[in-house]
Order: sequence, then structure tokens, then C-alpha cells
Amino acid sequence: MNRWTKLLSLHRTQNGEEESEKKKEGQKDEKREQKTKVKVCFYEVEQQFQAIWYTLDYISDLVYVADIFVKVRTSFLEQGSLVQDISRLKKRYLHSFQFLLDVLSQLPTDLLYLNNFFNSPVVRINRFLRSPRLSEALDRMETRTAYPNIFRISKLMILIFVLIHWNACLYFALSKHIGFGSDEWVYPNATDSEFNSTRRQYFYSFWFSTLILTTVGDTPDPVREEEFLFMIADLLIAVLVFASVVGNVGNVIMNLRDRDNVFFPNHELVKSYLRSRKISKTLHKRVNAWYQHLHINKKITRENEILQQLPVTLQTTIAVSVHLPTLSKVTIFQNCESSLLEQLVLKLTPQVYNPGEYVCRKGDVGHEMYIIKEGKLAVVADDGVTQYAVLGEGNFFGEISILNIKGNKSGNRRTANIRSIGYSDLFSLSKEDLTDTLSEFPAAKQLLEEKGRQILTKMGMLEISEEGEEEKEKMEDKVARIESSLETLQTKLARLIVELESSVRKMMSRVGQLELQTDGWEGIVAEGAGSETDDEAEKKREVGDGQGGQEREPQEERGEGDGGEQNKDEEKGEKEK
Ligand SMILES: Nc1ncnc2c1ncn2[C@@H]1O[C@@H]2COP(=O)(O)O[C@H]2[C@H]1O
Repeated sequence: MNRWTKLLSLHRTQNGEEESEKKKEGQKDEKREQKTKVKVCFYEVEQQFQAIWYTLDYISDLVYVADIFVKVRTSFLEQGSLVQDISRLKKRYLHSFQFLLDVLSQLPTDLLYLNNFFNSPVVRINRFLRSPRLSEALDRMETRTAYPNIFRISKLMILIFVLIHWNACLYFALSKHIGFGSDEWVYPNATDSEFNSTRRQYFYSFWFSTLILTTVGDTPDPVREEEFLFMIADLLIAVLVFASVVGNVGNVIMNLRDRDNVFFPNHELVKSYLRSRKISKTLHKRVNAWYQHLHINKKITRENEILQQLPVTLQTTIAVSVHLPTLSKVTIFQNCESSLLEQLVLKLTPQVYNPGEYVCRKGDVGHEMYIIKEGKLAVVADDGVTQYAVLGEGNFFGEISILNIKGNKSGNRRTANIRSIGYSDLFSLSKEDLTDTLSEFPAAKQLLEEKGRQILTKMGMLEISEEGEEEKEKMEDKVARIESSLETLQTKLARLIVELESSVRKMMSRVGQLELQTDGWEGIVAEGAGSETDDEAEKKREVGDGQGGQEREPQEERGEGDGGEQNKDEEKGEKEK
């Protein structure tokens, strides 16, 4: 605060001194003095509102300092995860180029005011180093605003305005440097009462600058070299300004048209088609009325296409939040699982019908069913006048012809005419999508079929033949029998499994026992082999001879003999095991 008052008082005393000097010195000295004041273009404005200028300057400095704190605490993404650790954030910021710019922009260059030569706001030029941060902030705002086109145009206009303002200041400063009124190009003589006021000076300069930068008006021809240079630089900038204005405005218009084309079907295209095909006026009017209704009431019929740019989960969430109020009014969807709604919601196609238009006609092949979002529709007789029923918000229709209800005499044909009473907003759901979804949700399918059956019965279009009844009973019997035999099979299988398990256990224990028995045999067999006596060898030989004698025995006995050998082999095998 002290510094601020000191700076103020310093400035005031300097100004006071300058004022008195001005009075003392003559006309020649005045010109020299003007040259030093060129640094500040509209000097009087600066003098008159010094307090305001200083306050604004230091408020903006405070904002810059606050921004440094914000920047230090701004988290960043590292390998997809958000880093919020303060020490890491600090370290990152302190090592960044942004930090260097921020420090340089906050250097207290205002102290140079103390030097008479630098006594000009130009000493604060280092604050311009903050401009990348400003453009970053503007970019963020542009992505967040709900009106990006208006924002873009406003930003462009403000930038052009600032550019024209700076150019006006430069023009005035140059005029002052050359001498007011010294030729046609410069600012007219400031001593002239008409051009004396600061307001007039600013407005004239701004107007002059606008003429040059927008290249829309005739400006006096430059006379001096400085004037030529100024004009050349300005005209070059003007080309860029003009190009960016045209480009940006063009972009905005394109965006608006694109948005309209995505939101609503292209009216111009259909119009020219109708013209080229010489369509009758009444039909033309109906088409126009439909387009008008879409535009005026913001009925978007291409929601699915617009949302397609988003990931599926986001699409579903948005679609559910938009359409849930309608779907929750539909009786069949009221108590159903949320997953069914989620599956359905992306398959719904919005459709809008004009008053008196038929949504479907009796006898047509049904390809989709409809859910009423808004409006009223009538089930009408073929005369188009007699109304059987009126359907409203939350009702659905068109399901009978696509559900393949058993006994439906009309098959896949529409059972009634449905006509829109006023404008009506519907969701259509194709046969394929409905079948796909309902295959996973049999309860909803049953409800739909039940409702269809009720209507068909009322209309006497449901066929319940005796043959059909018998067939049904037979089928039910068969199903019951299959069920009971399945149950018996299941019990038998369970018993078998238990038996198998117990015999496996028994076998294992037997094998264990045999292993224990045969453990000591190897050693005994080896010993026996070594001490085999001549008598034993003799006995063996005799046995061998006996076997040879058996070969000569009759057939019946051979069988027994073989069996005896087989038993021995089995015993050997078991022992080996
Ligand atoms: N009396 C009625 N009341 C309500 N809705 C009906 C009536 N008659 C027919 N509909 C509906 O109108 C639809 C016409 O096409 P669908 O036959 O596919 O399915 C029909 C039913 O959903």
C-alpha cells in the first residue's frame, strides 16, 4: 500500500512539474516534450484516471499471483491416472517453462516508474508473457460453453477490437510524433477546438484504425516514410484480420448448418426433389408442415446418429436418461429389469407423424411396433371415421403382427388402422430388435403376447380349434412324461455314481494290502534262486515232463488243463502287481 501511494504521489509531482515546465517553456520546447510523451499515447487519459489505472493494474497482478497458486494445484494425467499429490504437482510446475514465464511476467518492473525516463505504463509489458495462459483459459471455456459458436464469434470480435485499439493508439502516437495536422494523413491539428478533446482524439484514431484494418474505407494517402511504413504494416495485418473474420464467420455458419443437418433431415434437399418430381401441392404442403413442426418444436428424429460418436456405455446412459420417462409409462416396461430398458433404448427410432396421417393400415405386413411418446392416435375402421379406441402417451401398438401369436388369424398382417389425431411423437422398434430383446426377457414377451391375445379375442381373430386343444394336451402330457423319466434317470445316475465311488475305494484298499504282502517277497525269491538244490531241479524237470504228457490228453481235459494254466498266470500277474 505504501509503495502504491508513493508511486501515485511521485507520478502526481512529476506531472505537476511537467505542467509548470510546459508553461515556462515556449512552443519549441513543447514539440521536444511531446516526443518523450509518445511512449504513452493518450497521455491525458492516463493523467486524469491515474488512480483507476493503478487499481486495475494491481488487481490484475493479484489475479496473476492467484493463478500461480491455481497452477501449482492443477492435477495432471500420468499414464492415464490423475496425479493429485501436492509435492509432485509443485515439482512439476517449478520445472516447467510456464513457471519461468509466470515469474518473468510478475517481475516488479513498475519500480522503473521511479526513473523519469521510463515513466510509462510500457514498463509493464512483461505482463504479456501471460498471454499463453489466457488463450489456454479461452480454449477451456470454449469446450465447456453450451454456445460455442457465439463464444467463438465474441472472442474474435474482442480480439479484433483490441487490435484496432492498439493500432489507433499507435496512429495517434505517430501523428503526435510527426506533428498534428502537419499533413492530410496525420491526426488534425490538436489545437483546433474541434479536435482538442481526448474523446475526439480517441474516436478519430479508432475510426481511422478501423478503416485501415477492415480495408473498408478510403483513408488519406500517406505522405512521409513513417506513414508509408505504418500503412504497409497495417494493410498486411488487415489481410490477416479480414481472412480470419471471413474464415471464422464462415465456420460458424457451417457449424450451424451442420448441426441443423444432423438434428433434422435436410429440407432443402427434399424440397428440390419434390420440385423436380412435380409432386402435387397438397403433398408438398404436408411435407413442409412436417418439417416446420420438427424445427419449431425441436423434434430431433436422428438421435441415434448423433449419439453414435460416443462410447456405447455413454450412449446408453444418455438415451436412458432421455427416454426413461416415456418408457416408464409403458405398462410392459414398468416392472421389467433395467437391463431390458437399456437394451431397448438404443434400438428405438424417433418418428413424427402429421395430423390425420396413418401410421399403419389394416392388412399391411407388420415390420415394427410403436411406443407413443407424445400425442394421440386412433384405432379406426376402414371408413377412417369410426374410432374403436384412442391411444395416448405411454401406450404401444403394432405388436400383434410381429409377435407370431399362435392362433392369430391375420398372421403377420396388421389387424387395424392406426391414425394420428394431431402431431404425434412415436418410437418405433423393429421386429428383429424386438425379437432379439424379448428372447432374453420371456416375462416381457409373455405380457406383450397376452395383451395381443386379448385384442385378438375381442376382435374374434384368435383361432382356438378342438384339434389344436387336443394337440396342446398331448404335448403337455409328453412334456410331463419326459420330465418324470428325466427325474428317474437322474436318481439312477446318482446311485451309480455312489456305487462307483465305493468300489473304487475298495479296489484301492485291496491293492494297498497286496503291496504290503508282496513287499518282503523279492528278497526271499532272490535267496531261493541261489540255493536251489539238485532235488528241486529234478522235481521241476518232472513237472515239465508231466506237462508234456498232458499234451497228449483228450480234448475235454485240455480245456481244464488250459484253465489251470490260466489260473496260474492270473495268480502270477496278481503277485507281480
Ligand atoms: N381395439 C384395439 N385397441 C387397442 N389397440 C388395438 C386395437 N386393435 C388393434 N390394436 C393395435 O393396433 C395394431 C395394428 O397393428 P398390429 O396388428 O400389429 O397390432 C395392433 C394392435 O397393437
